[in-house]
Amino acid sequence: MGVFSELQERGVIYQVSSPELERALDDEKLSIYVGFDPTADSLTVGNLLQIVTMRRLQLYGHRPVFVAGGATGMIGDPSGRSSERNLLSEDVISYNLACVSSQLSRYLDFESSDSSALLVNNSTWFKDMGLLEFLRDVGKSFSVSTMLQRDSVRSRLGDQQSLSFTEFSYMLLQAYDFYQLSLPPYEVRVQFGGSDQWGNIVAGVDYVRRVSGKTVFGATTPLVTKSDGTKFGKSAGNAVWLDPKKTTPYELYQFFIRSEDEMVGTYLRYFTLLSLEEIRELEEELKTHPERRSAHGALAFEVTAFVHGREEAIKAQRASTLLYQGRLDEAPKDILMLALTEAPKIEIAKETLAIDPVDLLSKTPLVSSKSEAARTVRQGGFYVNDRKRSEGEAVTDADLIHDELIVLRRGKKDYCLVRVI
Ligand SMILES: N[C@@H](Cc1ccc(O)cc1)C(=O)O
Repeated sequence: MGVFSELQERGVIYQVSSPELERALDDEKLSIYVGFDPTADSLTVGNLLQIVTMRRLQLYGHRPVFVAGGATGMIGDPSGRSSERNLLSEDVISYNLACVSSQLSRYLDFESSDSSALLVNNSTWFKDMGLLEFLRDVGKSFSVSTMLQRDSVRSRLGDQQSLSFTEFSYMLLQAYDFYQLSLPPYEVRVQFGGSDQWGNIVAGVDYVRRVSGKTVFGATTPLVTKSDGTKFGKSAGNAVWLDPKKTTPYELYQFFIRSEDEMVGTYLRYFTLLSLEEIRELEEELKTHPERRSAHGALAFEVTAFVHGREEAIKAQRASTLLYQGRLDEAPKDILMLALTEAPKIEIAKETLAIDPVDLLSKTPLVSSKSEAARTVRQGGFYVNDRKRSEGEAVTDADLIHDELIVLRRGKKDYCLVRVI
């Protein structure tokens, strides 16, 4: 199967600038670019589809070029945004740029000779360009009436939302990037982006044709959503980051393992390098043995391994499996701590032991009163180190695991970690 058909079967192609793109991708080895603006100090799972798609193209022998938007980040892309952005300070942008660039350089192969990835900052060509030169050489090729028809502009003007001249100009910068990248030494022929980038990408395709007569291509990927069409990539209202200091590998793993059943196949096709055949088998198993959660496990594992490496993925998988099976008492300490990342933690003094189960439970945020604690224990919903603990059976030194920890659980999955000091 050619790479284009594979991308189509995976559902990764939303729009293309020309049907010729298929032949070009199948018959030639091309340089292909995607750009990221340094709007934050880390990329998010929202950027993952672009990154994995680049990796896929690289595996077929194409050369990925990542553009870090040192210049475009100073302006702010209005695409897909309903209101004007606040400008970021230059210090923040250069800090973010360093973070994002170092992240990007981890996901692809930058070493193999032919299809080695490349990372370019678009300040390279903008930093010495003067305003008059820009307006004369670039601006002259753009028709305001065409620009006004782009979705990114129309939606803003239609909503009576303001759109500054600064953001209105963004499209020209991205189009000019495509032109610069089409020249040696890059010789880029294709730009990928999310569906909100369509206007900017087409502006670039048109601009390159106008200035140099060359045909370059653009393609967009669909918006990734949840099954109800709402935004994907938030966990408890927070962004899911690719930086392990902001979202740990375990949290990333948990985010994906909690994917909705209806979406798991789609996410496997989008975000993993598993073959379509393997994915079909996982989808089949999801139907026949949903309780095994194999498809979810594979998705979480593959994404975590892609972003953070296999070792982290294996640890996250072990922790998650032990948590799911209610067997944390058997886990090594680092895995136990990982599995309880999201659980509340309390400390009690060693002298408190032995302690009555109801007294211990009522010290935790798992219950809000002593009577609730008593009821929970009486009804058999209280577990110490994943074993049921009944009324009157005191918690003692003998319950310590790893010398200082006790794992409490209420019901099926509400944990609290106790450190005995
Ligand atoms: N405009 C893109 C980022 C980008 C920047 C420069 C480019 O040349 C291409 C893409 C975004 O906001 O996601």
